[in-house]
Amino acid sequence: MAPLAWRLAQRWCPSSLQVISFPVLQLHLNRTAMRASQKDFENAMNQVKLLKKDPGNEVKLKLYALYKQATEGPCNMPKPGVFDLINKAKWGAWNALGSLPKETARQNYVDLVSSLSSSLESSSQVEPGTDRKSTGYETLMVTSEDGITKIMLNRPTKKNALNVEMYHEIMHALKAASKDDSAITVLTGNGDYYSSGNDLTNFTDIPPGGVEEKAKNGAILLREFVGCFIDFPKPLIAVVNGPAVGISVTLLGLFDAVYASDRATFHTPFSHLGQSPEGCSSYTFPKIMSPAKATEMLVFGKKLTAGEACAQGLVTEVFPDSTFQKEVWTRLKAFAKLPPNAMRISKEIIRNREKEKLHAVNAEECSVLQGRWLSDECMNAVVSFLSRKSKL
Ligand SMILES: CCCCCC/C=C/C(=O)SCCNC(=O)CCNC(=O)[C@H](O)C(C)(C)COP(=O)(O)OP(=O)(O)OC[C@H]1O[C@@H](n2cnc3c(N)ncnc32)[C@H](O)[C@@H]1OP(=O)(O)O
Repeated sequence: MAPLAWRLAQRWCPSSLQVISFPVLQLHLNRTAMRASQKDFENAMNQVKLLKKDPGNEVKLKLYALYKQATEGPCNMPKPGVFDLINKAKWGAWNALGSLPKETARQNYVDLVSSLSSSLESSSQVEPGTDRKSTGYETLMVTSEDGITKIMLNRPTKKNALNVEMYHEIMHALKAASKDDSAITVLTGNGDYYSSGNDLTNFTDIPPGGVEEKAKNGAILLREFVGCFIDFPKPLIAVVNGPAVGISVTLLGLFDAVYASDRATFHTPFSHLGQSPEGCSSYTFPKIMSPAKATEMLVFGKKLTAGEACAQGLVTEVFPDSTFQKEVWTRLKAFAKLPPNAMRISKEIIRNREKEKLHAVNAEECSVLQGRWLSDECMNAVVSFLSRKSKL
């Protein structure tokens, strides 16, 4: 857990804040502006996200001000009320920059980041490879704006099937989103599918320890992956843009809201695949939709339309596909303006009562699945799909 001061400061400041000592900051503020390009500015903002150390609230306030000045110009917010301490401090810092030109503020920001790299340790220096993960993903598109971090599954030609890299990248993106300054986090899919579930080619790469080792590693990965959803601290919303299969459906029981296009379908064909439910669905689905309805889905593999899934409580609301994106994002942007701490705390109250149970269910489901993956029923189903004999 980060120190309190750091967490407080993260609330005050955009993620693009950097660390530098106050005198150095003043020095840079007084400098004659050189011209930093927009690209330099964006690089500096990315560099800031790699910081591991708390730069102190005073410095971060100054940096917040520089960021706002660089992106919006002179302070344009009404002065907050006397009891709104945090916003008053932010307003004061920004307002103090007066009419400092945007370009100068941008340059100062960039200079500060480069000074920072010599004065403080950043995670890119500690963990090679983090940079790529923080700034670019192979299987995801991750963006953060308007208080929303959007994690988009990005293997549209494979119907956003989850390969091993994607499991790792989603965990990484969720951990980053839990610490960034967005208010809510959204998971969605690129292309016509939300996700076709587990990538069945995950079963083909057999390690030296054989299929037993493969199944054991798969169960460990799955448990950690689902655990990230159980523990995610902010409102987590699924924007289901098209058909959803397997684990991409079961996980929905761990989301705080699920918005679906009327093109979406919800399919958990575990018995067809010789497998068993995961994502805590053996617990969440019967609670959400009644045991009998959950059995139809999880045991008999009944595919639900979006309307049916909404009637059963798995989906919060369905929108016509033609207006889906517009309507949903308008709503999400409004949600993201709500006080983030209040939302976190309310989610915590709801989730904490269930957390221990959910982790226990997750562990049991993974252990059962580990056995299923070694069964003839499962192996035959996977071979059948991979040899193009079967599709759902
Ligand atoms: C660490 C391990 C954790 C495991 C957790 C347990 C999770 C379980 C599950 O999620 S079970 C669900 C598994 N998913 C499936 O069984 C779906 C299989 N796919 C299909 O049946 C079909 O592809 C389809 C109905 C989703 C879509 O059909 P269609 O519209 O005709 O498209 P294509 O079949 O041509 O698909 C295009 C392209 O994508 C590849 N692909 C799609 N889904 C998967 C997948 N799940 N795994 C691997 N590959 C997939 C498909 O093969 C095509 O590839 P190609 O263009 O031929 O190279």
